[in-house]
Amino acid sequence: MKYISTRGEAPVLEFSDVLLQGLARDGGLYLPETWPQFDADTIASFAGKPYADVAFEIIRPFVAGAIAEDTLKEMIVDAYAGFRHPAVTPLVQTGANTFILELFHGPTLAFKDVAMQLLGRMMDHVLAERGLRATIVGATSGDTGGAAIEAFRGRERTDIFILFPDGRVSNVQRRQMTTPAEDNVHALALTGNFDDCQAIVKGMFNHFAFRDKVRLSGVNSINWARILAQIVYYFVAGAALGAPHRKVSFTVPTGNFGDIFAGYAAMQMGLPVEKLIVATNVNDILARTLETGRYEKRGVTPTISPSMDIQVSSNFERLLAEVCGRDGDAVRRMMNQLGQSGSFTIEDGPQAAMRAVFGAGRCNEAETAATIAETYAEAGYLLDPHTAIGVHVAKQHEDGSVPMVVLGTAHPAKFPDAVEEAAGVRPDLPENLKDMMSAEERQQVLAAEQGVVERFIEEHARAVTAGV
Ligand SMILES: Cc1ncc(COP(=O)(O)O)c(C=O)c1O
Ligand SMILES: N[C@@H](CCOP(=O)(O)O)C(=O)O
Repeated sequence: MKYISTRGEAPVLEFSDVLLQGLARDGGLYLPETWPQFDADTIASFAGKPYADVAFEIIRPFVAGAIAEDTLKEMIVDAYAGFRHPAVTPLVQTGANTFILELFHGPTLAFKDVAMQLLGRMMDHVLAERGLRATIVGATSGDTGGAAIEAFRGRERTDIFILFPDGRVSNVQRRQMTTPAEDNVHALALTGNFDDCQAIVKGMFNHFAFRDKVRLSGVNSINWARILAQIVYYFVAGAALGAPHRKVSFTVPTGNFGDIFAGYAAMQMGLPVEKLIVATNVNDILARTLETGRYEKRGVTPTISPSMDIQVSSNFERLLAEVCGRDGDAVRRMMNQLGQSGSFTIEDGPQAAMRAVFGAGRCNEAETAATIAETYAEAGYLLDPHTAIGVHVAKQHEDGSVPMVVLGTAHPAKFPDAVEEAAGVRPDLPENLKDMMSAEERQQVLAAEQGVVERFIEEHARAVTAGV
C-alpha cells in the first residue's frame, strides 16, 4: 500500500514511513492511495469473532509489506490483551434501536487507547528495525496526551513531549500526563488553548531543520496509523448489528474529526453505513461547516467536554481531499485561505458529497448536563460529558428503522465533577488508577510559542543528546 498527501506535493510513502513521519512534508496529511475492499461475506464473518482477529483482517492490507503478518498479529493481540473488557469495545443497548459503543476500556479510559496501544508497538518495532530513536510530539485537549504517554512511557527508543492547555483539562486527565515518573515522558503545560498547542505541533513539523534534527514523529490523528486502528471498531459494531445485511448509523462526539473519519474510511471499504453524524459542543465549527459550507474559525469556549474544545479540526482536511477527488491543489488553496483569513468556503459539489454521508448537530452545556441526568435516571447508565453530546445529537437524527450507534469516547470517571454535578453521582476510577490521584506530579509550564517549545525539546530529546 502506498500513501499520498492531501496536498499532493509530498513524497509518496510506504506504511512504515507514514507511521514515523506524522505530518507530510507539504503540510498535508497522508491517505492510502486506494481503499481496500471488504466483500459482504467477509464483513458478515466478523460477527462474533474476537476483536484482535477482526483488527488483523482490517489492518493487514494497509501495512502489507511493511510489517510481517505474524509480527503484526502478535502486536495486535498484545495491544488489546490489557483492556478491561473481553470484547475490547462492547456494545451496550440503551434504547429501542440505540446503542453505545464503549471505547473506554483501555488503560487511560478513553477511546484514544484503542489506537495508541497499537501505535506504540508499531513505532517501537519499526524504530528497532532501523536502529533509530525518535522524538514524539503530540498536542492534547486532554485524552490523546494520557493515552500516548501510557503507550510510550519507558520505551527506550522514544522520548515523548505532550503539549496541553494549562488549566483546561480535567484533574484526572492532567494527572495521567504528569504522574508517570519515566524520564522519557515530558508533560508541557502551555499558556494557551488546544488550537495553540496543535498549531505549534504542526509548526514544528513544518520547520524541517528542527524536525530532522530531533527526528520528529507525531501521535495525533494527523498520523494515519491512529485512524487505521480506529476503523476496526466500526466494522466490529456494524457486523454485530447485522451488517452487511443491515445498514447502521453512527453518531460521533467530534473535535479533531479523526474518529469520525475512521467511520468514513470503513464506509469506503464496504461497511454499509446509513449516516455518520458529527456531534459537537458549543465549539461547533464542524456542525456549522456541514450546514453552511463555510469553514470559519471563532474563539474557543471552555466547556465541560474539554476534549472537544477545538476549532481547527485537523482531519477535516482528509475529508476535503476525498470530496475534492484528491485534488491537492484545491485542498492547498482552502488550507492557505484558512491560514490567511481564518475561513474558506467549500464548493457546491464537494459540499453535496459531504452532506450525502454526514449529518451534524450541537449540544450546549445545559443540554449536556441534562442528557447525563436523564440517561442516568431512565437507563441507570452514567455518561461522560463527551458521550452525552453524542447521545443528545443522536436523538435528533434517529429514525427508529436503522440502528444508531453512539461512540462512547470516555469513561465518566475522567470527568467526575461534571458528572456528579449533572447526575448527583460521583463516578469512581478503576482501582488500578486510584493511586495516580495522590502521586507526585511533574510538568513544565511553557509559553505557547513554537521557539520556546523547540528549545525545550532540543535540550531534552535523546535523539539529539544521545545521538540517533
Ligand atoms: C472523550 C473524547 N471524545 C471525543 C473526542 C473527539 O474525537 P476526534 O478528535 O477524533 O474528533 C475527543 C478528542 O479527540 C475525546 O477525547
Ligand atoms: N481531543 C483530543 C485532541 C487531539 O486529537 P487527536 O485525535 O488528533 O490526537 C485530545 O483529547 O487530546
